[in-house]
Amino acid sequence: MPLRLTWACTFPLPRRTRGFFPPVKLHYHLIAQIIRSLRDIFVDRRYADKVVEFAFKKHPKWGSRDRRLFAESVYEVVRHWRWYWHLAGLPDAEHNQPEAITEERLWYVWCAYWIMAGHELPFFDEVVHVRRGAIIERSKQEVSPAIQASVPDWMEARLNRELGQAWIAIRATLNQPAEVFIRVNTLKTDRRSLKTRLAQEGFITETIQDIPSVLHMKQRYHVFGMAAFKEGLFEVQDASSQRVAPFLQVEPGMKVVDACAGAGGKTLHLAALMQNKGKIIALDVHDWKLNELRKRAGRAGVDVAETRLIEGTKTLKRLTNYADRLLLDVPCSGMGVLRRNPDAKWKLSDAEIDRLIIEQQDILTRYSAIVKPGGKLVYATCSILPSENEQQVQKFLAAHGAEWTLEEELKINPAETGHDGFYAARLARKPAEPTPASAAVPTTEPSAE
Ligand SMILES: C[S@@+](CC[C@H](N)C(=O)[O-])C[C@H]1O[C@@H](n2cnc3c(N)ncnc32)[C@H](O)[C@@H]1O
Repeated sequence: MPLRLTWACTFPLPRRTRGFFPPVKLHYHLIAQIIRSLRDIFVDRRYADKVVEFAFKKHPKWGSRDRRLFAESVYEVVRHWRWYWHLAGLPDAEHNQPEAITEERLWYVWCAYWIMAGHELPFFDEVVHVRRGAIIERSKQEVSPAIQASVPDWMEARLNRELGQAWIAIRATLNQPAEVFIRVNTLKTDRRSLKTRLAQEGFITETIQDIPSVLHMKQRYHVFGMAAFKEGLFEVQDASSQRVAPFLQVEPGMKVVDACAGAGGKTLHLAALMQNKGKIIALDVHDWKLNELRKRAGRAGVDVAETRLIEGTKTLKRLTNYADRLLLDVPCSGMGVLRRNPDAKWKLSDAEIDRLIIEQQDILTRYSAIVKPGGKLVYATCSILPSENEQQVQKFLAAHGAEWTLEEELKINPAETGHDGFYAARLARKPAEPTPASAAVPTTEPSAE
């Protein structure tokens, strides 16, 4: 029977912000939940954000410090998993083999994290064999950059090949905890009013100069619990991501298709930029994501977005030559958002990225027909890999350069901005020749039938 003791110690804060923090009690059940959640992520291969959300729902009585301790511990261990596995004295070759990730080993990995965060180990049965000195000793030994920076070998090789020296700084940035940014919903408020309202409620935010829709949350608040969120005054969205919708150059009254809309982060932003005038058709291959989009649109007061599930080629064919603007926020490796989703490091593979590259080119090629002559599209990813970004655009232009031209590219380097890594390219379709063929361009609304 494991001892269930409560242990007073200080709270682990991210390296950059560590400083004075009042001691909190470390409950056995909280650490046991961290271990169970790590098992869910590494053995059952579940998404870290879903696992954390599930634990919060399971423990509604946790206060904000418990929630913070829990979430930070899970994310820090996931982020530096290979490193802590190594410090725990476990065989590196097994760090990502679900069958080798036993509960006993998960406790050891957590201990490595806890000790490296500057704490004493608690008196729990599971950790009595752990030797603090051995962990500290291992942390001083030289290991490969991939182990030290906690990335898989295949990823280290691919990123070195694709980015060269730039990868070193990006890798370090992507190992930092993500900060929280919100997008002001200009359909309901403006940045100054929201900033003032949040300050009155005790939430401190900062503006960012060149992105007019952003507020930076200065601390980790439970944003989804805020009244202003429930009233639809803002959405949580990284600063880089907020640069994509304006890049499409939409205007009120336009016909816009957001073809990989997901849960609609960018659809809602497009609607705000269009002042809720015109039409946005939001497509996706997953109905549950579109359901979420509809809920969010309701909260945000967005009336111009219509969702359509892509069930086959017909959905796309009906939209041929329809849109003034098309957003292709394609499925990607997510290599630019590892700060937010560090578990992706342990779930991705080289083969999966190669598969995504084929899918992205297919989407770009087939869906570009949705844009009417004279219209524009934006191809976007939250990746930093040239093979998913500029090389895709160049490949498309090599085949379709007679009809399309590249207007502008946006490359957001996380190491330079401190925000997520993003890529976007805006392409313009040649205007129609004044021939009878142009009469084929539909001027009426395409049916959803
Ligand atoms: C990067 S996510 C989109 C995120 C979304 N635009 C946002 O801002 O919240 C890519 C989306 O593409 C969708 N998807 C995958 N394959 C697709 C396809 N063949 N056609 C359209 N959407 C697809 C995925 O379901 C996913 O929701």
